[in-house]
Amino acid sequence: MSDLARLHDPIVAIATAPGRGAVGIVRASGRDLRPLIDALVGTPLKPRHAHYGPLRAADGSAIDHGLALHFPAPHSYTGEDVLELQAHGGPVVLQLLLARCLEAGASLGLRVAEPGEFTQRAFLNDKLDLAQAEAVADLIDASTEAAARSASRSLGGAFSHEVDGLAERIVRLRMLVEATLDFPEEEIDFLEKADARGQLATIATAVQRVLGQARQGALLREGLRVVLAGQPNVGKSSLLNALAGAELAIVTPIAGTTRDRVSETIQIEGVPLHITDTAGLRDDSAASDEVERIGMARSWESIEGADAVVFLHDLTRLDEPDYQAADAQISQRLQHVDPARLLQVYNKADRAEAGDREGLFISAKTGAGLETLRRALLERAGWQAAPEGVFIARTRHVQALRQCAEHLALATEHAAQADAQLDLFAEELRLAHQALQQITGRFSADDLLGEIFSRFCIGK
Ligand SMILES: Nc1nc2c(c(=O)[nH]1)N(C=O)[C@@H](CNc1ccc(C(=O)N[C@@H](CCC(=O)O)C(=O)O)cc1)CN2
Ligand SMILES: Nc1nc2c(ncn2[C@@H]2O[C@H](COP(=O)(O)OP(=O)(O)OP(=O)(O)O)[C@@H](O)[C@H]2O)c(=O)[nH]1
Ligand SMILES: [Mg+2]
Repeated sequence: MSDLARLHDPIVAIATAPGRGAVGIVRASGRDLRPLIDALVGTPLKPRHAHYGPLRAADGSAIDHGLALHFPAPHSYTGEDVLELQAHGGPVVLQLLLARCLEAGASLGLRVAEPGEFTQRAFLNDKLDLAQAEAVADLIDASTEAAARSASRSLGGAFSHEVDGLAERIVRLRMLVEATLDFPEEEIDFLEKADARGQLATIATAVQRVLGQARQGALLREGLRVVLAGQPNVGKSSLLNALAGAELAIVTPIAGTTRDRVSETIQIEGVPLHITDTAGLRDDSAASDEVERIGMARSWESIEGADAVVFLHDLTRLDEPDYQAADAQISQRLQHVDPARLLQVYNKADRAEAGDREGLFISAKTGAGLETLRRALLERAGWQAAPEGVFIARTRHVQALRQCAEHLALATEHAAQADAQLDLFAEELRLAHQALQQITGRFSADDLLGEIFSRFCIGK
């Protein structure tokens, strides 16, 4: 999509999920799609009204009977002319329609759309801002109801509205500051007169509030990677199964049952938790074979990439010296894991007493303590909000808000100095403003845009 000319080609794609569906849509967008309508439908279409009839092949025969919809520019999803052919959803029918469109649109330069290209056009034609365009993809990819609802909220502009509100307040302050810069003799009391410091503090507080919301939104979108780790036979696979409510991993009394990672995504309060059960850890020299060694290496790899690590212990074996030594060894290797990411969990509490130990006590067998574990995992992830009112966000947005907050903090520092330099103050405000604009795409590098849209599914 780097080629600018390609931005103006008409495009077409199958807009529904591949495979069999009752109904499927082929959608085209371009400056003027009348030749396409003539060729496939044969009669002019009343704008935004469904028209039922044959969708024709080149020889005039019907490929299918379906609905045709014309959204004349600019009142369409992309802001260009849009034609939708709603046909029966079989993959062959839809491929035939797509091929027919390409044939009929050849003189227009019609080509197959790249992933995200329809939504990219909606962005370029100011139908959506960047955060809303991202929410389109997040809505389609949402894995929980809470994620879908919050993506819908972002698509509706809830997040953009917050960001625009912050930007507007910064702009007003910037205008004041920059006007004063032209009159050096007034600089000194500007900060007092306009209560610039007070305004700045209010804005900084508001940025923190939106940052908190965006963090929750990013958590909803990205979920939390949780790894179950520990010695063989402590009940890791049993715990995965208990959390997932399904027999996903093999459980046996034999130590070393799990040889490779098994992952499953579950949800707690709508937050996706990507849980990985791993091969039991023991001394490399104790490994029975190459398979076990590779399995353990993968366990460690998962631990490195995890947001939270459940270090699982067997409550019935805590007094055994061999067991203690092996646990101590694992603890040693887990030392570089941020303690905030580590949960000490004792399993098989149905068969032994907790004593005065600290940690979480559970039974994968009876389900005791699992609710507390679920809540502990959410807490570890920093989940606070009830999903109502949360809008979806991405790590990218969280980072931009952090940048904004940092520049506001620097501006505050400048303003606090006795001989405050207004130009430095102004510069930090400009950078804070720019960070916010990255979220809505009013100030974004082309490569960032390309990166965002290329991750869409085809036809979006
Ligand atoms: N059949 C179909 N269903 C769909 C879509 C689609 O493209 N086709 N959408 C695709 O994602 C979503 C709906 N999004 C849409 C967004 C704007 C417009 C549109 O025509 N906008 C005009 C008019 C607005 C109005 O009348 O208020 C405009 O913005 O000017 C259409 C669909 C979900 N459902
Ligand atoms: N009593 C009791 N037994 C349990 C509990 N959890 C697991 N077990 C038993 O402990 C044994 C080992 O369980 P697994 O889930 O296979 O243990 P693992 O940690 O996955 O073991 P590896 O895959 O070998 O590393 C099985 O016999 C389970 O039935 C529990 O909470 N209580
Ligand atoms: Mg196992």
